[in-house]
Amino acid sequence: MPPPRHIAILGGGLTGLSSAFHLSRRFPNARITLLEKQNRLGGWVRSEQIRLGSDGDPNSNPAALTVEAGPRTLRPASKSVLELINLLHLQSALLTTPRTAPAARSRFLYAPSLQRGLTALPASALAFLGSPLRQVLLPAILREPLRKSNRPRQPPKADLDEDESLASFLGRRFGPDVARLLGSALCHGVYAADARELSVRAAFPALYGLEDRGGGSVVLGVLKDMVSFGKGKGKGEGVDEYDLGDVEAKMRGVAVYSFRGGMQTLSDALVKALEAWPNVELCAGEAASGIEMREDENDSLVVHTAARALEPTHIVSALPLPVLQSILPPPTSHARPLPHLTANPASSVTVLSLVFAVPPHTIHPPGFGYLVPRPPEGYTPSPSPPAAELGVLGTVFDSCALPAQSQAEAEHTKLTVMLGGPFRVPLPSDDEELVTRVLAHLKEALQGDVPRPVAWRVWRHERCIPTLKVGHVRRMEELRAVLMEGAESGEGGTGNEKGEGWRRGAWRGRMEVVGAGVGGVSVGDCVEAGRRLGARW
Ligand SMILES: C=Cc1c2[nH]c(c1C)Cc1[nH]c(c(CCC(=O)O)c1C)Cc1[nH]c(c(C)c1CCC(=O)O)Cc1[nH]c(c(C)c1C=C)C2
Repeated sequence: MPPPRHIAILGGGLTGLSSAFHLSRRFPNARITLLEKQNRLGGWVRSEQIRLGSDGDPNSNPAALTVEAGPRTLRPASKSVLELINLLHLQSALLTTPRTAPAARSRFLYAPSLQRGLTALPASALAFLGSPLRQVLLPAILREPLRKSNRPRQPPKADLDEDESLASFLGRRFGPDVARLLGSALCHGVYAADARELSVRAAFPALYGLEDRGGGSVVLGVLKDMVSFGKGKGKGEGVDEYDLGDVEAKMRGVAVYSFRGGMQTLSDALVKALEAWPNVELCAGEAASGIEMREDENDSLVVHTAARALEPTHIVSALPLPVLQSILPPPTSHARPLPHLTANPASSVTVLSLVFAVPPHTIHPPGFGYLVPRPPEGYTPSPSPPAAELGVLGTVFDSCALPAQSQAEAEHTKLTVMLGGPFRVPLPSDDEELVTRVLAHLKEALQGDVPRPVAWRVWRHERCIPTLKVGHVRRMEELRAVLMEGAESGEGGTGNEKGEGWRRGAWRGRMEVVGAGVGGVSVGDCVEAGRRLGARW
């Protein structure tokens, strides 16, 4: 396949920006056009400054606190992000939290069915013995290795293909209580989704792999990994070399990190670097409205926007999959339809950041925050417990997560309550009312009075995190197979089984589909996806 002369990147979130960055390094002679519907680039990564002190008092000193609409911290395990930090020279902007900090060690559940207030997730054997979770966890962990290997085997072509939901996986190995209490809480904290829908293979591949390594037992898999600690390969290692400079050394002993100015520092730095490259055109506020494949001898690709028609040699879609589906050539075209683009739903999350004019220890215990498991009665609204009524998924103790960035941050408490996902409880559209109801929830969860916040910010994110449903890995393999048909020979085939207009091999690997809905929803997954693009171009 001749190297790309012009690449159109659809979508200007983190995956699109990472794609543009890495492709422009890999193909320095190619023209790159990135199209983004919104007027700003960076997608769900969004940091905002809340100004305090502008309350009419002329002597008060306006101070800013950073709040995050989307992801707020990163873990050093993702080498592709460390590499970006090195290549974009962001070392001096790093804010790090050590593994010994409470945010890294103390986590809580809010499970009123277990006990009132918060339940600490035990961080040591001693804490485990005194924990109310012991009754659920101890027998489950002791019995698990004794259970026969019981992964459901599927025929090779079956839709589920040895996949199952996270709830089914945990239920099968550890019993239903662990699946509900811990599985659903984990699922809320990462995907804001129902653990009974989410694919364990796609969403928690490490967990899925433990069962394989333990010969059918997850606990034995963990023990085996502990024994061979250091001999295994880290994420992405051995596949590629990462240009890490001094960043890896800076991350020793670090649990989580972010940047001065928040997570948006990363996407802003990507934008700045891309703007400086003459071969890259960043078009915020210009959406791709259609993809066409011409019926000429090259099956030429055309990307339409409201203003123009681009004729790229290659396309990268970093759009949500249903959006890509809506702009693909019609089924009457000779471009083979792409399968499975609408298979996954996506969760909507309301994010409420609150700022209190008191130090954190007066409001909450030190720690990461708490997650709310699925209530025993399910997600349907009920008069009690209060969390279920409001659909709270969890709360992050932001003041503990990272070192304070300013005097104002040190003197205030920042926390973020996340609501929605599978609860689907109608929330008040009035922000004041939402805050009042969330304060009532916090009072109950934290078992203490919570003062009125001095500032807050609400984001209502519609369909922001895709739910990778059971069978996702196989479906994505099938999608990739259709896109790659004919790529080896460089020629399109003829005909198709069903007699529609499309031809096999028309795409010939000239379009790649990436993003949170394909290969993983974390910042690291999105950056890595952009990094791996174009390997076969
Ligand atoms: C907008 C809300 C989000 C919820 N999950 C995500 C977002 C953006 C995405 C996400 N959250 C986590 C991961 C795993 C990251 C990893 O490195 O493996 C992903 C992909 C873990 C996580 N969950 C919460 C925090 C603060 C973190 C650390 C990473 C981050 O800052 O996003 C808290 C949390 N997130 C959500 C809920 C409901 C919740 C509750 C306390 C949904």
